Formats: sequence, C-alpha cells, structure tokens
Amino acid sequence: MMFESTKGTCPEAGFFEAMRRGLAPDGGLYMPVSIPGIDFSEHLSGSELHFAELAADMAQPYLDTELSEERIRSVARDAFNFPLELKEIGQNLYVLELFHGPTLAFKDFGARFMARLFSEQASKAGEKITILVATSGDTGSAVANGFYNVEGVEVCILYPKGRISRLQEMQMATLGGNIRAMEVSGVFDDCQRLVKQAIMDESLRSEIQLSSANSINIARLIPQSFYYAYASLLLQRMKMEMDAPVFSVPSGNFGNLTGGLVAERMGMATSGFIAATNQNSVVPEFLSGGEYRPRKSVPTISNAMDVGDPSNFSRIRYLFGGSDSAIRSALKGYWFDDNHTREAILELHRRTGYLMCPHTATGYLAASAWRKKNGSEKPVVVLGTAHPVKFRDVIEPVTGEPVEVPERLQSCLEGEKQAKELKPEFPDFKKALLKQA
Ligand SMILES: Cc1ncc(COP(=O)(O)O)c(C=O)c1O
Ligand SMILES: N[C@@H](CCOP(=O)(O)O)C(=O)O
Repeated sequence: MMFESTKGTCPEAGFFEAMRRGLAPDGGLYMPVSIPGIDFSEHLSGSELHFAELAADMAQPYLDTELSEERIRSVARDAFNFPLELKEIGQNLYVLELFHGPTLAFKDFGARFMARLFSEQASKAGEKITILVATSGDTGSAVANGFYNVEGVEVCILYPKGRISRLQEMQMATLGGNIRAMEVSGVFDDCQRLVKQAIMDESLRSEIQLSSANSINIARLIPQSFYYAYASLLLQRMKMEMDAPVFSVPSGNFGNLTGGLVAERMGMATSGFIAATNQNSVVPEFLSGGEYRPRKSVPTISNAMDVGDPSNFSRIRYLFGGSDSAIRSALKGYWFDDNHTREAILELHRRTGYLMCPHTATGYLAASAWRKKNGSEKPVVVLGTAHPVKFRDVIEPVTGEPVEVPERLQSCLEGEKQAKELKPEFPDFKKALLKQA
C-alpha cells in the first residue's frame, strides 16, 4: 500500500518510509492512497473475538509490501497483550475501556504497535532516529513506555509546563535512558508546532534523523482504527438484531476520531460518530455551521484534550474530499465546560458506581445530548480514553472518595523528575536537539 500527503504535492511513500518521515515532505499528513475494504465476517463467527488477530487482519493491507503476515501477527500479538473491555453502563449505552494498557490511556494501542514496527525497521537498517512527541498528557507517557530502551531510538517529549496531571508528568519524565522530557512554557499547540517545524527543518534533518510518534504519524493513526471494529463486531456478536453502534469520541487532536472514520471506510458497521470536546470547541463549532477557526487552547480539567488547532482535521477534510457539508452530515459535535464534566462524573458514579475520567465524561455527555436530540435508541459506544486514576486530582474532590493507585504506578511517582525547561521558540528547541544529538 502506498501513502499520499493530504496536501498532495509530494511523491507517495510506502508504509515504513511514511512512518520514518512522520510528516510528508510538503508538510501534509500521510493517508493511504485508497482505504482497503476488509471482510469482517469471519470475526463474527467462532467462539471468541480475538483483538490481536482482528488487528493483524486490519493492518495487513497497509503493510503487505513491507512485512510478512507472520511478522504482522507477531507485532500485533506482542503489542496488544492487555485487555480491552466493553462495559454496559445504561440502556444500550456502553463504554469501550481502552485504558488497560501499561500507561492507562488509549494511546498505548498506537504507541505500542508503532514502537514494534520501528524495532522491525531498526533491526533491518541499523539506523538511529530521534522521535519527537508533543503531548498534552497521555501520548507522552504511552510513547515513553512503548519506546523505552528500543534500540536505535531516542525519544524527546515536549509537554506544556503546569498543564498536565502529576501522574502523567511522572510517567514520562522519570524514565531517563533514551527518553528525554522537555517542559515548554506554552500550550500543547506550541509543542506540536515545534515538533512539526523540527521535522520540516532541512539543516536539522541533515544532522539528525527525525520522526514523530504523535498521531500525525500514520503508524500511530492506523492502530487507532482497530478497536472501533472490535467494539462493532462484539456488539453484533452479542445482539445480532441491533443497529450498528454510534461512537462518541472524546476529542482533542482528533486522531482517535479519524481512526474511527478509517475503520468505517474499511467496512466496519457503524451508525455514525459524535465528536465530544471540552471548552476547546473549534470542531463542534464548525460542525454546527460555524467557520473552522483554530485558536489558542484554554486549560480544562480534561487536559489531554486541550488542543486549539487539531492536527487531524486536515485528514478529516481529506477523507470527505474537502466538503464541509459532507463532514457536517457525517459527524455531530458537542462541547462541555468543566462544571458539566464534573456533574457527569458525579451523576454516573452516584447512580451506577461507574467512575469515568474527565475525558470519557465529555463522551458520555455528548452521547446523552445526541440521544436527547435525536430520540434514538441506537446503541452508543463511548470511548473510555483514560483510567480515572490518572486524573484522581480532579475526580477525588468530585466524588469525595479516594481513587486507589495501582501498585505498578507507585514506582514512577517515587522517581525523580528530569525535564529540561524550554521556551516555545524554535531556535531554542533546535539548539537543544543538536546539543543532545
Ligand atoms: C484521555 C484522552 N482522551 C481524549 C484524548 C483526545 O484524543 P485525540 O487527540 O485523538 O482527539 C486524549 C489525547 O489525545 C486523551 O489523552
Ligand atoms: N491528547 C494528546 C495530544 C496529542 O495527541 P496525538 O494523538 O496526536 O499524539 C496527548 O495526550 O498528548
């Protein structure tokens, strides 16, 4: 399979070349030249649905010219060695819990799959590469964990100072080794801009080979389509007579939702998508008829979604042939402020005992708002994007109850933070990268 830039002004690339570049040379994001259709029917029968096997089948057409089927299957089995669960929290309302991986957020799916693909490559080519990551909290920890000690790979993580939770910070800034963290006096969008600028900087690239492990990298994005198909198939297997599910997706950089759209194009059964955001509501405003107007993000309690200029919106435009009306008819959008989010966490917890992180709570709120507006009884799957423990500082004052920290996370809380302070200026960042190369 070949991949082309959303800007369409540079040559196509194979999967591994697109992965190594991170961004297309014209500054666009890579997308498959055509999205392959998959026959999902064999996953509807059989005694069990195996996520890693489904993932390998979905990955195969993208990687077929680069890796053998056996290697793809082994990468998928090794990357996805943790459970994902679909929990019913109301009448035809589900949470797809994507936070049972090592760093307790859905980013583990993309980061672990991508890290293993990099290992396949590094062992082949014997090259050294620096992976740059901008994070508003969860990508950084997942990439740090996924790429820790991966031979030939140095990771540099940029996060906005003072705008991520303590657990998120400690998960990425205490590892050391091949993982470096930089705290930027700015917002997530500054970090993302610096990463993109560095990848496009020719003089820097002549010194260091650079890529990114944000969802701007196609190798991070493709695995984010696998779990949508898993949930859709699981529901079909449970209740054959049901409508296909609507997915409600807590969104920031819109890589997760774009993964869902890719799964739909591959043939997954769905009744549509809802984009849920916090006050950083650029996309929901556009979806309700406003102009698409990126702006500086504001801090919220769902900090990993504090994105003012979502990178993947260009992929969404590309998927709908640049037609705003086609996007608006395919996606519904809702946004909620922090008070609504806190109320939703408390309401669901009191009524059912189920505890959501603030990001998942926006998805839950959007699902309820969509149902109310459409009077629909269709099944809705809310993507559970992070474990509540990652946001216990927000949740404990809301419920008044302690959230227990799993033992395996205690060690990073006891580690020593090692992060370099950085101004959100490209010359400073370039200097820091060159110094440490
Ligand atoms: C917990 C959580 N929820 C939601 C999101 C938003 O996902 P996306 O950036 O793919 O829209 C993120 C960050 O990406 C996250 O970490
Ligand atoms: N919310 C993200 C922001 C970056 O998202 P990505 O999926 O594009 O890497 C985070 O947690 O860092």
